[in-house]
Amino acid sequence: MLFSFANLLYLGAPAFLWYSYRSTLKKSSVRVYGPWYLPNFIRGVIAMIRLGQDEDGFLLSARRVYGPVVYLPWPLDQIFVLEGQAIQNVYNSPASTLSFVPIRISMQGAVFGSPTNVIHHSALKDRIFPVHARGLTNVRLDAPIERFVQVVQQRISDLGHRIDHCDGSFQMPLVSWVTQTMFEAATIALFGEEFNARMVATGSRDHFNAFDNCFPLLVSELIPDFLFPFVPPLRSGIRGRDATAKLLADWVADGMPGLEEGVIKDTADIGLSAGFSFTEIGTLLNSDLWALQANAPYAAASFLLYILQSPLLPAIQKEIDSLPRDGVSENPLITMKTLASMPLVTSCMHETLRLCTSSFSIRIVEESFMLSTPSSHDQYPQGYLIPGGSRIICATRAAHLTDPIWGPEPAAWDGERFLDSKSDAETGGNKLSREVRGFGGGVSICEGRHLASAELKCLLALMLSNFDITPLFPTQGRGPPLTAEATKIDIKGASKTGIAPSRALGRPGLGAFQFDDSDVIVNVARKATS
Ligand code: HEM
Repeated sequence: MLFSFANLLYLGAPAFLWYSYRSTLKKSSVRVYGPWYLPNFIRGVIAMIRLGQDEDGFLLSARRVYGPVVYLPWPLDQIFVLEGQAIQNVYNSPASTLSFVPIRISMQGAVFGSPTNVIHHSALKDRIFPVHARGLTNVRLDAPIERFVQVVQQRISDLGHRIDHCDGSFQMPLVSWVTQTMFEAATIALFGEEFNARMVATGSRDHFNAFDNCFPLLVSELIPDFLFPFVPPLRSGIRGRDATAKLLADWVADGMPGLEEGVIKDTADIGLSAGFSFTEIGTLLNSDLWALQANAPYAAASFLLYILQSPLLPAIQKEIDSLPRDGVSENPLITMKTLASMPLVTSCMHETLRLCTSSFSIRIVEESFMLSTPSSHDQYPQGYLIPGGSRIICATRAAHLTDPIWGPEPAAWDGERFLDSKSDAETGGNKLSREVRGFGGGVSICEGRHLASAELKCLLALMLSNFDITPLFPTQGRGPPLTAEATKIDIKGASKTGIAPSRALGRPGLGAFQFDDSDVIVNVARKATS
């Protein structure tokens, strides 16, 4: 025999190595954003500006031009993952490959102002984080939801009286009413009546808003601390943050009056037992307050507006009417259990989260790995070698709008999309809902997702049980002059285009869309009894 097996190995090995090298090169070719003839840092600056100015335009064009994965050079210096299955693969990766805890810890310091001794204390990672995650699971939410329901019922009763004083119907800005009601009800749900009363008395909602407005700048970590006093939004934002943290610190020092139990008390108690000062605990609780209030009130307003303008409204009303009554007020009985029994409402909520959120889940790449992108179009590789030391961002918004599973009209709101009966047997509504990642995913998934979902459904059920609400027209906010385009929403089966407040710009990847003070005026009347 001319060629022995060993000869074959000798000749085959270099060919194999060359082939592997070529294919690795091909697979690792995460393309760099921007025109090839520009230096990387200019491409990075262009990406950063586009992302800040027009998040959707940027993400959709990046997905179209570069495929499922693209590298945005310094100053962002991040690899963006833009497709659902690849994002899920990131979420499924072990912490030894992709880590998140160091990011959470550093954000607690850089964004919420917790001092070094707190963020490096083992109590934060080993006790507070786990207690936090447990404290917001479904089984721990009965008491907070009961408090939430009481506040919403009170606000609904106040609104009913105003309607009665106005001859049976009344016009009001819906977003402002919803966000105000949600803010108050959720603060009382987690922090109790007394802390909410202190917030109201000190005008702390304004402090919260100032902090929330500077949040995108703070979280980007692009501006060094010593420049904060010279950048107006950062200056007032930090002042607002510190004022809220002080209010929290004083309340903890007074023994947390009005709060008997729950995740906030547990967090503060661990802080006290670890020897943190009241001020330090105030910085920790401020991150809870921010997470509680920065998303859910706005998502609730979008949720309500989509449903009010959808042809599904009568079916949704029927689902709500079939909830057991609470016996006292004739309102539906709202508990974690009854809220779980509304499949159409749940489907509408997933659809609202698909269209009205953008989340950036961040990971540090601890060691190089192959990110598989199996559902990628033929023109792109089926996997990318992601180098150790880099940072990955899962941009869920791009996947929510471009993945083929959403069909030919991905931007249209279809409230029935996640009903099992409506989806094909293979996907099933529930399975499809896992493709909605408005709460992020994997180790960094939103811990408040069960609470947030319950809040949204609760507000909807109580509003629709008491009022007939008709959206009339959008109003101008702080942003550029309102265009018809900015306030249009596409709703499946609706006879006309829906209206919505215009989305606030400059909050990429921060969760639920906010509205730049723009609103929608609605007519509210007491529910006609049949
Ligand atoms: C519709 C409302 C909400 C939306 C859209 C939302 C969205 C998000 C997103 C996108 C993240 C980051 C996920 C990631 O990095 O993968 C997050 C984290 C978090 N959210 Fe929410 N959220 C909502 C409501 C709430 C509420 C009511 C709470 C209650 C306190 C809450 C508590 C948290 C916490 C504690 C984290 C940090 C988890 C971590 O860092 O590991 N969220 N949320």
